Amino acid sequence: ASTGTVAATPETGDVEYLAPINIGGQTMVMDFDSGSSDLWVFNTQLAAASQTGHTNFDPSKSTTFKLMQGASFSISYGDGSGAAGNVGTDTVNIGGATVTSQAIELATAVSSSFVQDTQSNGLVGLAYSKLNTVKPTAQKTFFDNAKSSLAEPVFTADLRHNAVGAYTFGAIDSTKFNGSLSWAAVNTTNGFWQFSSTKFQVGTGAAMTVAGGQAIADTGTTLMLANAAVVNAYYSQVTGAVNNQTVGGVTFPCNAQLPDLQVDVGGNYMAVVRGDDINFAPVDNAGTTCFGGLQAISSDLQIYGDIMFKSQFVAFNGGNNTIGMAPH
Ligand SMILES: Cc1ccc(-c2noc([C@H]3C[C@@H](O)CN3)n2)cc1F
Repeated sequence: ASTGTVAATPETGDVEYLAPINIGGQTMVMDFDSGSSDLWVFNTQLAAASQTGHTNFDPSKSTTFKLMQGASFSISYGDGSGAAGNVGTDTVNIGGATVTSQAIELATAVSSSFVQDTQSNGLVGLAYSKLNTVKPTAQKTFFDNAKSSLAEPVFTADLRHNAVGAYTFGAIDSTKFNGSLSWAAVNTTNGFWQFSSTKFQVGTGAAMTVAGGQAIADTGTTLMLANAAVVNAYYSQVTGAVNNQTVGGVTFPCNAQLPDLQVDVGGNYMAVVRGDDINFAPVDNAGTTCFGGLQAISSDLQIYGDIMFKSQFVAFNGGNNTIGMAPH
């Protein structure tokens, strides 16, 4: 039974968290995404202009790579970016946890935002395999393939503000969080790490309820996207907060005092998201106006991204479909 741990390094401004994987002997620094289920890479099939600045997987240099005849993929992400191409299999090793025949999706086209993001050379999807986009036959995620050989059928995300954290497969390192994990049931219907989240509290204020609230834990989303009523209640407590259509969300003075936000996870645990982490980044050169890490989403499904992960250590249990959290 194996385990694997890799460093999770934030891009500047905590925009995304990158970690190295080994594919057929080649190291690729990747964006780990618990909100999607495709493992795709920049590679030598891409147009030269798209390859520029990236590490490009070269299937011809891997003695274990096999093309998957007739298979293709096409994926689009929440922000409208995407990638498409063909598929093969190869050995993937992430920090010591190894899968010998992992579907590797080789992009032949990627959207401009991926080309510009030269720190990332692809994505490792860690949601449920039902979301995998390979046709004609959906492929399993690395975690799904690795699960049975891991010491425990879990992976964890220990993401930090402007500091190196870790992704671990097969073990839960209890030195990385305070107290004990609180576990919640995962609703796997949509293929996400989805749980009930209906109760909220802004600072020491009154508790509020969003009937039927659900949320997903999504390491690939930078911010925290919650119900508009919650977001409005939160920023009503922040002097100078305005909904700034020009920049596309709520901004506030960078020296604002930001309250903590508590959100419930599965009905029994109130996860505290630190107010400091809700100050995401300045929008002006003078650094006087800052963009909120908490923003509204109109869909019923809230997306708890990296802003939450910076306050909460998260364990994803694929054995019993539960999600565990504890402050760190
Ligand atoms: C340039 C770029 C664009 C998007 C993403 C991206 N990765 O994960 C996600 C979220 C949204 C949902 O689709 C699944 N998880 N978004 C990464 C990028 F590097």
